Amino acid sequence: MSQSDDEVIEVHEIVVKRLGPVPIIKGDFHYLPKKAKKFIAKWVSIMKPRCLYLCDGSQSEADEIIQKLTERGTLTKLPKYENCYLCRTDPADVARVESKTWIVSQEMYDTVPHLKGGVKGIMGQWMSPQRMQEQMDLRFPGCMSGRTMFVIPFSMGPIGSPLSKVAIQLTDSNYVLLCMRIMTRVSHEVYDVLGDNDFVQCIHSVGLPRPVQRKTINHWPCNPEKIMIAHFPEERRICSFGSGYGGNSLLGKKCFALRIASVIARDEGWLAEHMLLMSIIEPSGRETFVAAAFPSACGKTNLAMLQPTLPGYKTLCVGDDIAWMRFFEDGSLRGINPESGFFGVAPGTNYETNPNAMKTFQKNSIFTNVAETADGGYYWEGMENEVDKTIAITTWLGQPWRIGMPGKSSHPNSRFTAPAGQCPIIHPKWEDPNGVPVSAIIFGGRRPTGVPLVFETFSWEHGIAVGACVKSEATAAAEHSGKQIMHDPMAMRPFMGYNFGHYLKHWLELNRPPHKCPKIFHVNWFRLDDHGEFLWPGFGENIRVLDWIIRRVHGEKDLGVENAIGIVPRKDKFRLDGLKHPIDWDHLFSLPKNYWLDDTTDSRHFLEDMVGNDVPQVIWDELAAQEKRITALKD
Ligand SMILES: Nc1nc2c(ncn2[C@@H]2O[C@H](COP(=O)(O)OP(=O)(O)OP(=O)(O)O)[C@@H](O)[C@H]2O)c(=O)[nH]1
Ligand SMILES: O=C([O-])CC(=O)C(=O)O
Ligand SMILES: [Mn+2]
Repeated sequence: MSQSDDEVIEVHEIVVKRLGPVPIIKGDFHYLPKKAKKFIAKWVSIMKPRCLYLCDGSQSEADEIIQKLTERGTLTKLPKYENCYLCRTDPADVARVESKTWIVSQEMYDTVPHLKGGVKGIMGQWMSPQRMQEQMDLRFPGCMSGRTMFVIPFSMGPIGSPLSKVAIQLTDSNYVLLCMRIMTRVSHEVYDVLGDNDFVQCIHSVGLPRPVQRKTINHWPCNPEKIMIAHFPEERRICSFGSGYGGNSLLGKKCFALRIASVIARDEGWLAEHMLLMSIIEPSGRETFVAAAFPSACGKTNLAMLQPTLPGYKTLCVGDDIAWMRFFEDGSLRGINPESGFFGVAPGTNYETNPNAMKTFQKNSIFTNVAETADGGYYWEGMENEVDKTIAITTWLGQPWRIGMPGKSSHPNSRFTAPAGQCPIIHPKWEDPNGVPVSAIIFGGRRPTGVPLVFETFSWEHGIAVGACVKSEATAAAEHSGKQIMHDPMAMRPFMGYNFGHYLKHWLELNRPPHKCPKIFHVNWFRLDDHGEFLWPGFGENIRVLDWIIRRVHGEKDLGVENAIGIVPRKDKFRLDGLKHPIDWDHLFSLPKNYWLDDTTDSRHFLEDMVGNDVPQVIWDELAAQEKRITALKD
């Protein structure tokens, strides 16, 4: 570090003045880099915690916090497994709150596109720095009163990798500290990487200073009425208030790795995306990596941990939610998983659908808002065949319950938090500082009607247009409800850090020498038959779709046929052998003309209304060409 002695003394004085009488109950402040000290001191003076706890990522730290939280009742030990805990939140704090999530920038159109007059935008919410300051002033001063402030140094991506970024999170939530330790790399070494450089500043408070003004439920302090998740991309800062729920409080995840990182990525020429990363190894031994973007609760974790049903195939997981990708000098696109854990949807996960996830969270994991069995295990919808059917269960709301009774045992957005390294199929290179080479990009969503199982787009530009038109049935990952089909372009709608039109332009501009742009595909596991049953068995059988995709990537001839929306598989070139039940291929791949005419019109209106003049012309051209192809379809 290149601090002169004078500077050190000066910083120390500021810090001492600002910290005032706040005791440091763990860690040595003196060894922190200057900018870290200033940052901490500033927020101590605003939030006024009772004491400071400098985290180092050690095991003893985790043991201490877990002991405290189990004594207090925030965590319940699940003795059926090793070092696993159940957490029930306040039932008012269970999902991301998109309506209270803001991006703050000087210039509005840096953040949101030019909307058509009178429409309410859904591609991010903007607030001016002045107004946000007023909102912050109503919340943050004194908000940690009577609480401990944890200082968490963390790295997104392997510590020291050129693709990684470091940050510091301040929080008054023990639960957040425990989950951050799983989801990110928390370590004192982050300070060495940091040196005198800037870092992403993450400030989080549950927003309930002591003495509390609101009754705490389940020993879960929060302040739902005042939730506010503010992002300042220009300052590389995040201020989150009022919620302890993962997507709102584990700031390394959506807030940093997507919203702030997408802005950094634009500035530095790379991509921060809501994508899983995985590899497929064919019986020949050939390995191919793919990235896939599906909206929240649409199957990323399941695909990333796929257990192939086709003999001789193997898949390995690099990441299940976020990918940071960059073109290297040789033209290849390489990606890392910036996270170090999985924050996965629990309901629907079982040894049939996702055995690898089940094996991952048998130890050192936290389960949030799931149910508990009388023998000290977890339980959720989808586990009916994996526990004794008569066992007594306590629901996520603390009510006695048994399988077969009305109501649900677990919240639909209940989650497991588990270390990625424990996944039995984690890729040996998942922490490779240079990432893995990405040969295909796959978009998808939950589309009950009209959309075929898989198609390949005609070009990078067409693929981006298809990505911009991604839609999906609403899920429980945010506050939306019902079965409405929502636009979720590039699966990034809730996670955009800047103007979506500029984002599309950024993607389009990546198609330049020496970049070798991967092929882009679209998949849909969720098409329904006339009785409302899935037409495609999904899960492990999705290997058949991946198999077709990678053979296309490697240029195998005559695998597909062109139609109006892309290239679909030839039935005789698609592995259908050995499927347990016959499938209705014609329905699975049909392109109902009226459906697609409506769909294209709907997509066009969406882009006109929500992105307006910011939509690059190339995207309009792609849509127009697609409309023409669909119009030419036979009725
Ligand atoms: N029918 C069907 N359902 C699936 C398939 N894959 C996943 N699901 C279900 O979709 C839900 C969400 O799956 P996840 O894999 O957790 O989704 P995700 O995209 O990782 O979700 P986030 O963590 O919110 O980003 C679960 O209930 C799964 O059981 C599939 O191939 N077919
Ligand atoms: O961020 C969250 O709360 C969970 C998640 O992965 C998503 O919603 O995509
Ligand atoms: Mn996600």
